Order: sequence, then structure tokens, then C-alpha cells
Amino acid sequence: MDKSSGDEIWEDSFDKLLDPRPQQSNLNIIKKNVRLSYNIDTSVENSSHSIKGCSPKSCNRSVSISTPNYNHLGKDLFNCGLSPINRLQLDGFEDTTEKCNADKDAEPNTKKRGLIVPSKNQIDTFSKFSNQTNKVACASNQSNKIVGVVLKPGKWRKSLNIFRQTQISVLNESKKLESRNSVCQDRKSIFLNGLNKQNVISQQDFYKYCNQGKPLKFNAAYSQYKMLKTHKIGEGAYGEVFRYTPNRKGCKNDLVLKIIPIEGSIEVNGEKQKNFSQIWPEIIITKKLSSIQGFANIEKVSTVKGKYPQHFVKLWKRYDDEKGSENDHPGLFGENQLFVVLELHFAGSDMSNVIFLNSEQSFYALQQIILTLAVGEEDYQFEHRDLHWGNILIKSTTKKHICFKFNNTDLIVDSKGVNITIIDYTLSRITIDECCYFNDLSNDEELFQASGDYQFDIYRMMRNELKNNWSLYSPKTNILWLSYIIAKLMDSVKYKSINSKVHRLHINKLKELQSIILTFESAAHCARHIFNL
Ligand SMILES: Nc1ncnc2c1ncn2[C@@H]1O[C@H](COP(=O)(O)OP(=O)(O)OP(=O)(O)O)[C@@H](O)[C@H]1O
Repeated sequence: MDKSSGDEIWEDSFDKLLDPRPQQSNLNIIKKNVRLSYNIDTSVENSSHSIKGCSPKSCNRSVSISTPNYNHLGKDLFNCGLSPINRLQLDGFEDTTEKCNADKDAEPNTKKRGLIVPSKNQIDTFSKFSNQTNKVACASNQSNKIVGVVLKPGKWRKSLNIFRQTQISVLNESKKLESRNSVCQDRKSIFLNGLNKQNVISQQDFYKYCNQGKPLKFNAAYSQYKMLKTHKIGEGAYGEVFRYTPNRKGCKNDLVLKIIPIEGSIEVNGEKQKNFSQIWPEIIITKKLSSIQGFANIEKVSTVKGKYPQHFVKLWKRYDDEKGSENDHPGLFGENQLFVVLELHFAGSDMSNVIFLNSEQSFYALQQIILTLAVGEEDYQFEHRDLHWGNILIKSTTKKHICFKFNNTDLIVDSKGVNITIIDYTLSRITIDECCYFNDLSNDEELFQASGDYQFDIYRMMRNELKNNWSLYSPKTNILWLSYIIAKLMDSVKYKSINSKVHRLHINKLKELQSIILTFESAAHCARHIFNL
């Protein structure tokens, strides 16, 4: 492995670089339809920066773009990531009412794809409704039939909810279609046993899994006194994430709590609450992967009941005041609300928010990502299926090396000062004890019609790869996401130093890998190639 820079140099720099950007480094990003966000979507923000480290030639900008010309959309809509492999004529944007055709959409070298851009009226209607045209835009044709959605890159679930709400608003306004009661889709997490029979988890089984007879009292289980330096660090469509230092001896790691309301009848953050069976796959997957280097490390799962504790509400408000939250105020939960709480090791800031020292550091981070996926494939037939840069966390480390056990071999990768963690298995597919856990996206039309970043091409490419059968094991989907990540490393992540030889050298290595990545069948295949196994 190339060791062109001294370890000490970037270790300090990386830490220092994170420090001045606490707001950005802690963010998770979309703003709800109520008011404009302070927590600017950093993936949007990032993409508006010129990335000097990436040579225009390597990006092949002249011929490859998968995103709408934002001039059509108003300059503030957002700037988009470029697809390195799709080719589209800029004047080829057009509305289409055709149902998305998986094969056609996913083909990497389509001559011309019908990308959908909203008309000015539609954006205006939308912006009146959502007050955030820079985040999401809906697209519809003249008859107000919704045909596509431009989503914010990175975490997309809430964008999609906003889109759905907007769709209802537009339709209600025009009174052309009857309104729906809910904007939410039922979650479709599924697990199949060997007989392909869908399973259901009872409350009691779930409590047993948590080593509990019944739910704990929220206030008592997570009282203020057990936690030091607690603050909210992120949020997802399903819950809130707080970081804290445990107030007990011998606990070296900072932990995060991912608090997810379940089983209740009220909608939260535009989604129906999951039930025990629906949250089960996320728990099982997280627990299984926890022992593998590079996946989120889980300490504990518990179920709690009761109103949201005041100290968490205060932290929620502080985050909302400082950064703006897109989530619903947790005061909405009553005495009988159940929550599942995941306690995980703190794993850093997401890739869209960090500043790498140079591309050598990001190239080695990429090796960690590849090996993590490769081990996941080998051990559990794992496919992540939503590995956008918001789901890759990066933390500085003083360890010189990161160790992986792959292919019955101990592999050691230079850390170059960073440790990566892959999170969010909501869409993931895995086989555990002959039971397959997956999320059935076969009817999630809007996601497959989305555009706005190369990320949204990947969902279509996955659908094509899987022939829309989401239970299948096809590790090629991990390769599709790796292609997206390499593109981000070349085009979009921030680098402190781009004028060094070592940076140029590793940009070229990234470029080389990008040129062959789609020839691999799996992350394991790719790892064998990289490490000469
Ligand atoms: N282990 C961790 N360490 C540090 N930050 C974390 C960790 N887990 C989650 N986060 C932060 O919390 C945010 C939300 O977490 P996560 O993606 O797991 O939630 P989610 O509800 O599944 O999101 P989505 O809206 O994509 O479904 C992440 O983007 C990240 O910023």
C-alpha cells in the first residue's frame, strides 16, 4: 500500500478540520414543510462547491449528467451530483407520463432519458406548500398527474414524504382527484424463513429479545443522571439520535441513542409508526453486523414507554433552534407511547460533512468501505441497498491500521487517520439462519422516478439488477453503490489539500477504480482484485 504521507500530519488536521464545522458535522438534513431550514442540506451545499481536486476531464462533465439543468428549476433548487456513467442530452428534459421502465431507466448508457422537471407553476405551488424549493421539487405534467420527483440527495425518505404531501396538496387544489387520508406508505420490511413464509413478531418475543418482561419507563431508563454531555446529533425519518457520554466507569466510547416510536396510531414525521414486526429486521441486522468491523456497533436494544422525557425535549428544541429540525416535536407523544431505543457506539460524522485531508485519506477510507461490504456479503449475503454518503460515518482515529477478516485472511488496511462505519440498514437485504430479511421496494414507484443526483440512478439500476425481486441476493447492488461512492469521492467530498502530488495520485487511483468498478460482481470480488487474493 502506498504510504506517501506521514500519519501525524493528517491526524491532527482532520480533527481540527472537524471542529470548526460542528453544525455541519452533526447534521442530518431535510427540513419539513413548515419553515425554511437552517440545517442546510450539506449534500446540496457540498455540490455547489467547486471541487478542485477533481479534474474536469476525470469527471467527464461534457457528456455525462443525470440531473436536471437547474436553470430550468430556478437557481436555488439545488445543484446536483453528476452521474459518471449516464449520458443525457441537456436539451432532452421532457415530461413523460410513461410508467418508469426498469430496464430502460437502469441502462448505464441510455442515449436519452426522459428526465422530469417541474414547470415553474408546479414549483411555485410546491414552494407555497413546502416553503423549501431548494430541497425538493415535485414534477407533474399539464394535467397535474404526478410523474416524477426531484429529491434532495442523501437522505431521501423525508423528501419523498414532502413530495407525497405536496402531491396531495396539488391534487386537492385542482380538485382533479380525491384526496387520500394518509401520505404514508405502509413500511414493507419483510423477513422470510426457509419456507418463504412471512413472519410476525409478538410484543412478548420482542421484550424477551431486549431482556425485558415489559417496557421500561422512558424517564427512568434514560434519566438525565446516567448521561453526560448529551446532545442531539441527528435525525431520521423514523426517530431522533442523541449522543452522550455514559456516566459509568470503564465506558470508553461515547454512545448514541436512536429513539424510534413504534406501534402508535399517530403519524410521526410523515410516516406511520412501525410495529414490532416491522422494526424487527433493522434490529436483527444491526445486531448481526455489529460484530463486523465497519458496521455500526450496537450495545443494547430496549423498549421504553411514556412521554418523551423533558431533558430530551430540551435538547430537541436546542437542535431545532440552532440547526432546524425537520421532525415533529417530541411533545406530541403521550403516556402510552412505546419506543424502541438502540444504543450504538458513536461513529462520527457523515461523509457529506467531513473534510478529508486529501484523496489518499479518502482512498483508504474507500478500502475500508469495500472490505466492510465484502465481509458482510461473505458472512450474511448482505446488500446495503441505500449506501448514499449520508449513511457512511467517518471518525478520526489514532489507530494506524484497521483489521478485517476476509476470505479466511487477516487483512490490514492503513487507517490514514479515519475509521468508517456504515449505518442505516432500512433497505438492506441479509440472510441470517436461512431467513432472508429485505425491504420490498417493488411498488415504490416514486423512488424509482426520482432524480437529483447519481444516487437516484442507483435505485433504478438496482431494480434492474434484481428484476424487481427484492428478496434475491445480488451483491452487484453493493458494486453499484461503490460506483456512486467513488464518484462522490472524486467529485463532491471536501478536501483540505488538493495541490499535492499525493492527492493527484490518489484521484487517479479513484479514477482507475471507477473505470472498472462495474465489471465486478460483488464487493468481495472487488476486494479480491484490490488485495490480490
Ligand atoms: N452510530 C452513530 N454515530 C453517529 N451518528 C449516528 C449514528 N447512527 C446514526 N447517526 C446519525 O443519526 C442520523 C440518523 O440515523 P439513521 O440514518 O440510522 O436514521 P433513520 O431514521 O434510519 O434515517 P432514514 O431517514 O434514512 O430512514 C444519521 O444520519 C447520523 O447523522
